[in-house]
Amino acid sequence: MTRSDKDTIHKRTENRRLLQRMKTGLEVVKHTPYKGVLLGAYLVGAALVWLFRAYLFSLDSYGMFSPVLEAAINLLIPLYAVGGLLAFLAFLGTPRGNKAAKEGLQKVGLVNHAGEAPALIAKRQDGNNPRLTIWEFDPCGIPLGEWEDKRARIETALDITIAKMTWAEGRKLIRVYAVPAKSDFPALLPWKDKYLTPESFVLVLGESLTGAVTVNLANIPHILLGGSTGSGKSVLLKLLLMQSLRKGAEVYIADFKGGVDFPKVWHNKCRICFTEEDLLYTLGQLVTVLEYRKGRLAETECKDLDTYNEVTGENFHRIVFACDEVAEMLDKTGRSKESKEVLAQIENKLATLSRLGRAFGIHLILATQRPDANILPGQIKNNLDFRVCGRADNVLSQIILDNTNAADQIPKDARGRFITGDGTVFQAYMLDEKQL
Ligand SMILES: Nc1ncnc2c1ncn2[C@@H]1O[C@H](COP(=O)(O)OP(=O)(O)OP(=O)(O)O)[C@@H](O)[C@H]1O
Repeated sequence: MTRSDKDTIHKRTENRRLLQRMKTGLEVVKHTPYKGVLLGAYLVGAALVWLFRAYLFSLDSYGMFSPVLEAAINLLIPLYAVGGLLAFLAFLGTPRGNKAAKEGLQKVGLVNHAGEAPALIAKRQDGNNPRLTIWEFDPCGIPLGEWEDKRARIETALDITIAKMTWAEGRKLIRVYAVPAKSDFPALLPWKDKYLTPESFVLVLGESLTGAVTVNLANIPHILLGGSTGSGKSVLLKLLLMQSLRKGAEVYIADFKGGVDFPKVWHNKCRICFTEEDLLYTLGQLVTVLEYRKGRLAETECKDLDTYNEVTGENFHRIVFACDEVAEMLDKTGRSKESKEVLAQIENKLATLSRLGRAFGIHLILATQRPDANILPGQIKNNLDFRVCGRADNVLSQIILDNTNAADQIPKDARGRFITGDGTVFQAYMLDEKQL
């Protein structure tokens, strides 16, 4: 069975379940124990009435009722049993807190033009991640964007912390994945080697409420990290570089602070550029490597580095270039004419690598804390597809994630807490450099 067959079957089953839920008001959820007790009591009661029906109708032994009335009374018990059972099933199917959820959402202003709040259709534990509860809503015409805008208010109304919100069932439902408001991220998640992924070239960043946050550089080649000072950018950058080294990549680093940011332990494993001239030379070499690989891939008709290595049996390593303060590095303010010329060339080479690096296994991981919109040229920034932002003001949040409010989700005192471009908040693993 192909994957698409499985997807189709899964979709059909989901559609059937949804249809059934909508028709009967039933919910495919774990029933709470008190509902089970009530159902049991009802069934026992109904069975007793049925067993003793002869006694109950002995009243008619004196022929007091007409045959029609007697038949009607005889029918009454099975009707009562079936009707009651249906009512019970409908009752079981209504998620607990349905009314409270609706009222809560109404109070925080998540309503459509008619003033209606979304209706909670189902609430269940996430099969893939038992920490999460999935709340399924009929959105009542309220678009997902509005839910995102009112995320904090929805959290207050439902007393939850939201991990993510998505459309489901072809935009018929909105699914809210959440944990109880009391639970939160751990303040510290020490890195362990067992977190290293076996897949080339998937790097792990940390843990969100829905699971590990990863990036596959084979698909999304470059990363932009942002965050104000002390937010944890450098630690996260080093975490990614450490994994790149472990996976056999060549790592190049620009560090103009004379090795303050990258102590000795890194010098043995990476090529560090301490000056602008050195950096320009190194980037020039990387562009030459890129051109060479381009020629080899064209000759062998391979679409990317992995295919080339597989087909030829060669082992072109992935190359990662990193800079912890790229905006500072490229800032031309107050520079001499010659220095500006060197920076322009550096910028130019970075732009080439960012544009063409993916297919040839050359990746950029750039970090910045500066909220200056124009420092990072658009032709570089636009190619840095995987964006991550830590604690930041609205300006930096806008620069990194193109969303002024995204970084508001990071508490001001959080360290190593980040949000990705798709709105996933995560706690980054804390790397101890001794683990390098
Ligand atoms: N993942 C993490 N988990 C917990 N604490 C962290 C994490 N990352 C960083 N920290 C804490 O935050 C401090 C600052 O981290 P880091 O130096 O990476 O910040 P930064 O954003 O690079 O700041 P700056 O730009 O000023 O160097 C670290 O010394 C550490 O105590």
